[in-house]
Amino acid sequence: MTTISNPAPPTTTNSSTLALAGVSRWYGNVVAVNDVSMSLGPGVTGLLGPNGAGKTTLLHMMAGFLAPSRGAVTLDGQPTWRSPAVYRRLGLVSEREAVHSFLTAYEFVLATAKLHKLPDPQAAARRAVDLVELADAQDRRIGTYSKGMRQRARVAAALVHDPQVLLLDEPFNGMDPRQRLHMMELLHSLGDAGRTILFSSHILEEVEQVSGTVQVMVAGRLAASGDYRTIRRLMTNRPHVFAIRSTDDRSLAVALMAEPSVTGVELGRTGLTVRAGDYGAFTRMLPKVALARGVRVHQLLPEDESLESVFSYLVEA
Ligand SMILES: Nc1ncnc2c1ncn2[C@@H]1O[C@H](COP(=O)(O)OP(=O)(O)OP(=O)(O)O)[C@@H](O)[C@H]1O
Repeated sequence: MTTISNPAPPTTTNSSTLALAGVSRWYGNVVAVNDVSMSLGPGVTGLLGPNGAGKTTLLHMMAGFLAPSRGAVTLDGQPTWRSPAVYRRLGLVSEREAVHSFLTAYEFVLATAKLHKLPDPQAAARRAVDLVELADAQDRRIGTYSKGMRQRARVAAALVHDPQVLLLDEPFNGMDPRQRLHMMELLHSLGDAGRTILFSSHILEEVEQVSGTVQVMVAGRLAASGDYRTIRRLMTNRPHVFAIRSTDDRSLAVALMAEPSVTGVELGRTGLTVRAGDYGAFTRMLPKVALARGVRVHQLLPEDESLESVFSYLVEA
């Protein structure tokens, strides 16, 4: 497993840490989650993995809806399973959850506020509806909402008791690009406000756009954890592709071909494309080789830094 320390969390007076220690969950013979340990603090984290990787099972254990078969999930040291005090500090927006279409968003969120036995459920419902920017539509029936608005109504219900931790299972599913953007902004603002936000996705560009910090699950196991660009960089045995521009591409190409860390060089009209097996060795070597040849490097860009390439590498591995 690849672990990279996360960037410093935003300063907050009331932040929470969700911790998993050796958590497994099986259904009969199916091992859905296998010995996962991680720690989540304030800010937005993406939980990435293909269908069936165990993301939903993991989120349900985090939220206290499902008991781990082994290991422990804790929120600030308290187990989430069978712990009403923890449920009050945690919200879950699950993937497939129908909402009564005859209710207005306000009524729906208010009902959840009452379930939580909040002292002023009306004020809490108004605040949550406001937070997801549904105030203008709050008195319309949910049946008349777009998919994105319905999803925001569900997020409002999950936020009505002002939880420190919000877990969302595939929150962008079925949304159009505008709705997606709106939801991404909402998650960012919740994370910036010091909440611990974890959202699952099987789509790489979604996670890439919302969060630089990822937990990658493959076949029930945590395959990588931390900043995705750093994860990518640490995978030294996979070829890295760089686009290079210099004062003399031809001369640099000849010099690079003699280097053991370089596995391929292409000379194009706009510069060089270089393949290297070891990111660190290559980036340390390049300036020395260029200097020895009297060549100045104008540009060095890693070409395959997308989460897609990280993910396919992990799945293949
Ligand atoms: N109630 C259950 N009974 C038996 N097997 C289950 C149950 N729930 C999940 N599984 C199995 O556990 C594994 C992980 O499923 P899970 O739904 O957690 O993955 P996921 O990453 O959320 O996938 P998806 O995005 O498709 O929902 C899968 O093999 C699934 O078939």
